[in-house]
Amino acid sequence: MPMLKEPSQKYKPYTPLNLPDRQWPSKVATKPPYWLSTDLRDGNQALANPMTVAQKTLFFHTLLKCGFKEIEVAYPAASDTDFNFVRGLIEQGQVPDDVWIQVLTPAREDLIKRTIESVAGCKRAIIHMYNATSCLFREVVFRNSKEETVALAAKHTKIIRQLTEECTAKYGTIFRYEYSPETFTQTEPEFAVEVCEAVKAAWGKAGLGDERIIFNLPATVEIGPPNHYADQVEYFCRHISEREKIVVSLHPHNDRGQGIAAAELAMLAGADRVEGCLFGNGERTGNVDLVNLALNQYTQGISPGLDFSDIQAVIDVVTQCNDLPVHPRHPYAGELVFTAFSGSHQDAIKKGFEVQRVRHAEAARKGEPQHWDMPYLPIDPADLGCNYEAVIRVNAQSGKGGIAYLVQQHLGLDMPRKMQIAFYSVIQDIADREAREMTVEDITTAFRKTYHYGGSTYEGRLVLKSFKISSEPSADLPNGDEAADERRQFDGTVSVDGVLRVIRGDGNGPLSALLDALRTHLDIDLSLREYSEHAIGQGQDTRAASYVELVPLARDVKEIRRSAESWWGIGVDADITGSGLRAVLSAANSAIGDRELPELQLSVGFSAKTSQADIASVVLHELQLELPRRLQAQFFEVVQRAARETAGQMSYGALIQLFRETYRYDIPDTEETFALRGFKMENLGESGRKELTGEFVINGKLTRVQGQGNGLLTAAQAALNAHIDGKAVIREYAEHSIGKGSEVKAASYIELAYEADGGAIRLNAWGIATDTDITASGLKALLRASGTLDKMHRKALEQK
Ligand SMILES: CC(=O)SCCNC(=O)CCNC(=O)[C@H](O)C(C)(C)COP(=O)(O)OP(=O)(O)OC[C@H]1O[C@@H](n2cnc3c(N)ncnc32)[C@H](O)[C@@H]1OP(=O)(O)O
Ligand SMILES: CC(C)C(=O)C(=O)O
Repeated sequence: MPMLKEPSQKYKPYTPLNLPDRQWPSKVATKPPYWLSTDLRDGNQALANPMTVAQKTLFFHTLLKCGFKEIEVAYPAASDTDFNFVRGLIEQGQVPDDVWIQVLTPAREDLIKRTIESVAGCKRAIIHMYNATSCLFREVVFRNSKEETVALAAKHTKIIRQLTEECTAKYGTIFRYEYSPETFTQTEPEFAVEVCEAVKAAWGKAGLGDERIIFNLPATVEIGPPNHYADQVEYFCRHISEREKIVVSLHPHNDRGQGIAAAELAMLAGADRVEGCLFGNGERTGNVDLVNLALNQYTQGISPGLDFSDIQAVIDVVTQCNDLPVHPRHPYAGELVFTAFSGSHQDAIKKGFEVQRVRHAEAARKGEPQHWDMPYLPIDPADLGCNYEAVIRVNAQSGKGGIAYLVQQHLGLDMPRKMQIAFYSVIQDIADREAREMTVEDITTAFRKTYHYGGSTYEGRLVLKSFKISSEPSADLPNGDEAADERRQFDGTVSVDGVLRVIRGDGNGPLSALLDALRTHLDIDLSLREYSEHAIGQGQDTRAASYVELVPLARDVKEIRRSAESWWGIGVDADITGSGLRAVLSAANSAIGDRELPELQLSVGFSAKTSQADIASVVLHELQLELPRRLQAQFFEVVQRAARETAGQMSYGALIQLFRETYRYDIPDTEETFALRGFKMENLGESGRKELTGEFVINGKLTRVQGQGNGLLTAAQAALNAHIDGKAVIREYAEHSIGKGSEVKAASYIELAYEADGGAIRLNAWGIATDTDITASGLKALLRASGTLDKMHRKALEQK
C-alpha cells in the first residue's frame, strides 16, 4: 500500500497546551537530575528474550559501577524470575545501603502485595505504581470515567501506604512512593494534576528530602515535539501543590526520535529526575538514553554524577544482556563516533590536536584549566576510555592530514608537509586500487615499505652499517682556508645489495659528504632539497628523526628548487647525524629503484684508479674488518708500495695476504713475541682508575705485568711500558662487532706512537685483533702493535 497523499485524513495533529508565559526556554541546565535506570524493568520487558537472573545481576552491578543510586530492578508481580531476582539481590546483600531499588506494580491489590513482598527486608525501596490516565486509555483499556481513574489511583495508593508501613514495621525497610499517570503526555494537563493531587492526598505523608513523593510524568508514547512536553511539565510543576514535597520525574520514550531533546527541555521546565535506559533500550524505539543525556551534560561542563570512563565495558555488558547491538553511529558509544574518514575532517582534527597541545601546555604553565576545543570532536574520547586510534580512519575520501596523523600516532614521526603530500599519494593509490578502508597496519606498512624504514624486513638496497664523520681539513683546500674547517668527511660501511662496501666522501656537512660518497663509489647522483628533524621521546630514550628530500644532481640552488622529480627519506637514530644519514639513504633507495649499481670488482687487480675506500672495501668484504680511516690510509700506502713491485698487478687474494702479514692478523699467539696469556682488572676505589695485572709474552718471555691507568688499555699500556725500552702511547683506538647472536666477536684497532732513545727513534704501528671478549681483543691489539713496534725498533737500530 502506498503512503497516503493526504495523511491528515488518517492522522490528527497533536493539540499543544497553550502556555504563553512558559519560562523554560530561557533557562540553562546547571546541575544533573536524579537518574533512575529502568533497564531491568522497562528495558527488560521490551526484549524478545527477557534477561536471565545471571544477566540481570551482571547488569545491576554494572549500573552500580556507573554510579546509579536509583535502579528499577523489576516488575516483580509479572513472573517468578523477576520476583526471585529481587529477593536474590536483597537476600545476598547485593544492594549497597545508599542505593534505592525500585519495583513497578499496576494498581491491583494482589499484584501490589506481591510487589511489596519482593522488597521486604531491603534497606531502601521505591514502590512505583501506575495507571494510565489519558482519554484513550480511560475509554479503551480501562473503560473508566475520570472519577474512576482518580479513585483507582487513590485507592491503591492507600493500599500501598498500609502495606509498606507494615513491611517497615516488620523488616525496617525504608520506602518511598512513586506514582506515574501513565500516558501523561496524552492526558489533559489539568486532569494529570488532579490525579496526582488525589494520589498525594491518599499517600498523606509527602514530606521533604527522602519523604518527597515522586510524580513520574511519562511520555509513554512520544506523540508530540519536545517543546510541548516541556510545556506540559512546566504546567504540572506550576500547578501541583506543595511542589517542595514532590520529585518531578520524567520518563521519555523515543517514538519520534526526540527523547533526548524532550528530556533536556523538560528538565529546564522544572523536572528533577529522569528515568531511562542505557543506550536507549526500551519499548518500541526505546526509553530515553541515559548515557547520551549524561554525557551531553558532561560536555557542557556539568558533572553528571555517572561514570562512563570505561564506556566499552558498559557497552559489552549491555549488548550481551540485551542481545541488541549499539548502533555504530550511536552518540558517544557507537564504534564510528570518534572516527573521521573524510580528508577535511581529518585535517582539522590533526591541526586541532597540534594547536591544543600547545594551548594546554601554556594553560598548564599558567595553572589555568586546559579546555577541550577540537574541531569535529565534541568530547575527548580518552574521557570515555577510548583512545585516539579510532579517531582517524583512512579510505579514498581521506586526505594527507589524517594519514600523517596516523603515522605520527603509530610511528611517532611528524612528517614535513611536503612529505605528507608525497605519502598521501602513495596511500591514495592503494586505497583507490583496492577500494577499501586502509587500516593503521596498511598505512604503517606502506610507510615502512616506501621509505625503507623500520628494521631488516623493510631495508632497501643501501643500508648504513657504520660511519664516522670527521672534520679534518680537506686536502683539496689550502691551509688556513676557513672553509677547510667547515668541511666534513664521511667514512662509512654501507651494505650495497647485500655486499659490504666502504665508501668515503667529502662535503659541507655530513649529508653532503654522504651524497658525495654515493656519487663517487656508486654513481648515485643526487642533491639535497629539504631537510628537517625533530626529537622522538624524552630523556635517555630520546631519538632523532630526520626527513630529507633529494632531487637529481643539480648544479645550483635554482635547479634544485625547480626539479620536478624528488624522493623523500626518513631516518631515526639515537644520534642526529646518524638519523640524517639514514634519511639520505632512505631517499636514495627510492631514487635508485632497481637500477644497476657499479659492483665492487673483486677479481680485478690493483690499479691507479683504486682508492683507499676500494682497498678498505676488499678488507671489509673478505675479513669483515671496518678499518679506521687512518689505518685505511696506512694500509693503502703498504698496498701501493707492494703494487709497484708487481707492476700494478695485485690479486685480491694477495691483497688480503698482504694485510694479514702486515698486521699479523689472524696469526696464532704462539708465533708472537708479544702476546696475551692472561689478565685481571680491578677498579681502584671510587676514582674510576683501573689496575691491570697480567701475564704477557714480552720479547718472547712470559712476564708478569702490573699497571694503572684511567682505563683498561691505558693501564695495560703502563704495564707494558715498564718492560720495554722506549715509551708507547695509544694514539687511536676503534672497535666494532663482527657477526650476530652467539657468533658475535669484537674487533679492536690500536695505533701506538712510540718514542725511544730520547726521541731519536719515533715510530707508529697499528695492532688489530679479534676475540669473543672485547677487553681481550683490545689487549691483543695492543700487544700486536707493540710486537710490530719492537720489530721496527730493532730494524731501525740495525740500520743505524
Ligand atoms: C507503559 C508500561 O510499560 S507499563 C508496564 C508494562 N509492563 C508489563 O506489562 C510487564 C508485566 N506485566 C505482566 O506480566 C502482566 O501484564 C500482569 C502480570 C501485570 C497482569 O497480567 P494479567 O492479569 O494477565 O493481565 P493483562 O496482562 O492482560 O493486563 C491487562 C489488564 O490489566 C489492566 N491494567 C492495565 N494496566 C493497569 C494498571 N496500571 N493498573 C491496573 N490495571 C491495569 C487492563 O485494564 C487489563 O484489565 P482487564 O483484564 O480487566 O481488561
Ligand atoms: C510505567 C510507566 C512509567 C511507563 O513505563 C511508561 O509510561 O512508559
